[in-house]
Amino acid sequence: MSTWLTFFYVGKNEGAFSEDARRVFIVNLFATVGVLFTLPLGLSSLYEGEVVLGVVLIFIAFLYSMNHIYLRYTHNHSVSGNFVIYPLYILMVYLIYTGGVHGTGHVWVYCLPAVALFLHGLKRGLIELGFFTLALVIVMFFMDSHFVEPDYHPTLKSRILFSFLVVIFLSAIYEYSMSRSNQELKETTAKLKLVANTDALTELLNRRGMMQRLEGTTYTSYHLLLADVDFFKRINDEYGHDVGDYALAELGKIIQKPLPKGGLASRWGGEEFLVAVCDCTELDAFNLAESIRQEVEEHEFVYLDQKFRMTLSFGVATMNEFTSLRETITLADNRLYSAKRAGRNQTRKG
Ligand SMILES: Nc1nc2c(ncn2[C@@H]2O[C@H](COP(=O)(O)OP(=O)(O)OP(=O)(O)O)[C@@H](O)[C@H]2O)c(=O)[nH]1
Repeated sequence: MSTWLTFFYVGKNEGAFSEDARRVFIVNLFATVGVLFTLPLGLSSLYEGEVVLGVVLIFIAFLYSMNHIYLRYTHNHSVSGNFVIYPLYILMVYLIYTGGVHGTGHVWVYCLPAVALFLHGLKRGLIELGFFTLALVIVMFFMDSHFVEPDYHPTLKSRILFSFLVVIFLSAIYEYSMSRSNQELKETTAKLKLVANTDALTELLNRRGMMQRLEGTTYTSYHLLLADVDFFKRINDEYGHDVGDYALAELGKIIQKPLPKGGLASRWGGEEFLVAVCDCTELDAFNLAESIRQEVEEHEFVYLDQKFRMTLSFGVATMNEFTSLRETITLADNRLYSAKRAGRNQTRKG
């Protein structure tokens, strides 16, 4: 990442495409642009003898610089956003009232809607802009602001007000369409993640989903139950592939049903299922495998006019601080195949 990007992400670049990182980036960008404008304008105001305006602008530049430091240490973009927008509202009212440098203060007011709507969203942003517009009307029409000076044409005030309202309207439409498309993007991403991690036939986690969950778990100890359907090829050969598919989907439901809280079930491969349970002893895990095995053994599978039975073999292994995930899977696999060799329809543990 280039240096200037790192500066705006304030080190929060690990998830550069996350909403948080994007907000940190933009708040920091607003603050930096703020410094780049207020500091030179403040210095030039001081130079031209506009002491109060100069001090105000330099103070805001200082505030925005501090904001960058605050953001760098906390990454709290919402508090930081307030530090950007509220001084900006006050500065704008001040500029409208005093006229700023040579009476040009009002030209800066048009940057407010975009910043307010981005930082505080459509609803809160519009409410705040409503209050600001009210302040604008009071300052321009009911106070002795610089607009009383004869240099201004009387229509200027109403033109400023209407053009400001138009900018609010256009910025609100833009913000609305942006937030809609962001929302849709988030929903689509969530759906895609779900599809990528789910087995379409059984609706259990697929291998990738299971690995992600196991690798991301905070538990240091859990038990793996690896199950394989006995002689599944015969089901396909005898009743056809559709019946085989139905049987796998049914098995998924039977396996999922008795899982304790926090338990995970996945379709690990063709006719293999991997279950993970935690917060229990190895004996509990063994008993769970046995109860699923018996449930399957007693279950009659019915598909149209076909009726048949199936059995499962299980290998159970425990993952703890001495074994890695991969080693535990291999261990469960070895035990599963020793259950197969011993005659199938049984559970093996260590
Ligand atoms: N219908 C269906 N069959 C599948 C699916 N995935 C794998 N299979 C079948 O599962 C069968 C697995 O056969 P094998 O590995 O020989 O094992 P088995 O017949 O179950 O015998 P053992 O495991 O030794 O007890 C193969 O016939 C695969 O075609 C699937 O998604 N649907």
